[in-house]
Amino acid sequence: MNALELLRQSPVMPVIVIKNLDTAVGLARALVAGGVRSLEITLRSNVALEAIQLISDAVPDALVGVGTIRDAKQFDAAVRAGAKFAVSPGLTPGIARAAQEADIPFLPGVATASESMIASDCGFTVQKLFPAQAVGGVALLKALYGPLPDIRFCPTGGVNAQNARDYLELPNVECVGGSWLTPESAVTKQDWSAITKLAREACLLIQRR
Ligand SMILES: O=C(O)C(=O)C[C@H](O)[C@H](O)COP(=O)(O)O
Repeated sequence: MNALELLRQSPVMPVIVIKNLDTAVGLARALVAGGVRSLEITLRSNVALEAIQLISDAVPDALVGVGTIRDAKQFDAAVRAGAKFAVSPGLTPGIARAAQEADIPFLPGVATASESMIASDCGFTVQKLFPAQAVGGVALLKALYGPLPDIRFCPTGGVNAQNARDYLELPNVECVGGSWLTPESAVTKQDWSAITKLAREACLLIQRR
C-alpha cells in the first residue's frame, strides 16, 4: 500500500493517544466497528509502542500506524513494533532517510509551500498539513493547489466534525486527521459504543466528492 492508498482507506484518520494499555484493544475495535480502519497511534505516551503491537495482534482488521515521529530512532522502533504507516508533525533529514529506507507509507508534516516542496523533493508527495486550521486551513490548501497540484494532503490539527467536509471537498485533500473521534472522557469510561457512533457519524457526515 502506498501513502495515497492509505489515505483512501477512510475519510478520517483518528489521531489517538493511548495512556492506558487496557483501553487499546477496545478502542481500536470500537473505531473499526464504526468503519474507521487506519489508526494513528501517537508516540505521546510511554505505552504507545506496546499499544501498536497489541492492536496489530488483536485487531487484524485495523491498519495500525504511528504518529508524532520526531526522529529516525522512533521511526525504526515503531516499524519494529509493527506500525504499517508513519506520520510526523514535520520532517527532518534523519526522518526522511529512515522513511526512505522503511517500506511503509510515510506522511511528513508541512505548513508552507517551501516545506511541501522539500518533502516532495525527498519523495513524499502525500503530506500532512499541520497544524491545519492554525496555518491557514482551507484557504491555504486552495492556494497551494495552484503551484503544487500534484501534492495530496491530510489536514490535521483543528479539524473536526463541523469543518471536515470543507476540507474533503478540496481536490488536493484525500483524508483528514483529528482527535475528535476519541474523546478522553469516553476512552476513560471505556464507552466503546460512543466511539463507534462517532466513527460512524464521521464516515457518514463526510461525503466524498
Ligand atoms: O501528535 C501529532 O503527531 C500531531 O501532529 C498532533 C495531532 O495532529 C493533533 O493533536 C491533532 O489535532 P486535533 O484534532 O486538533 O486534536
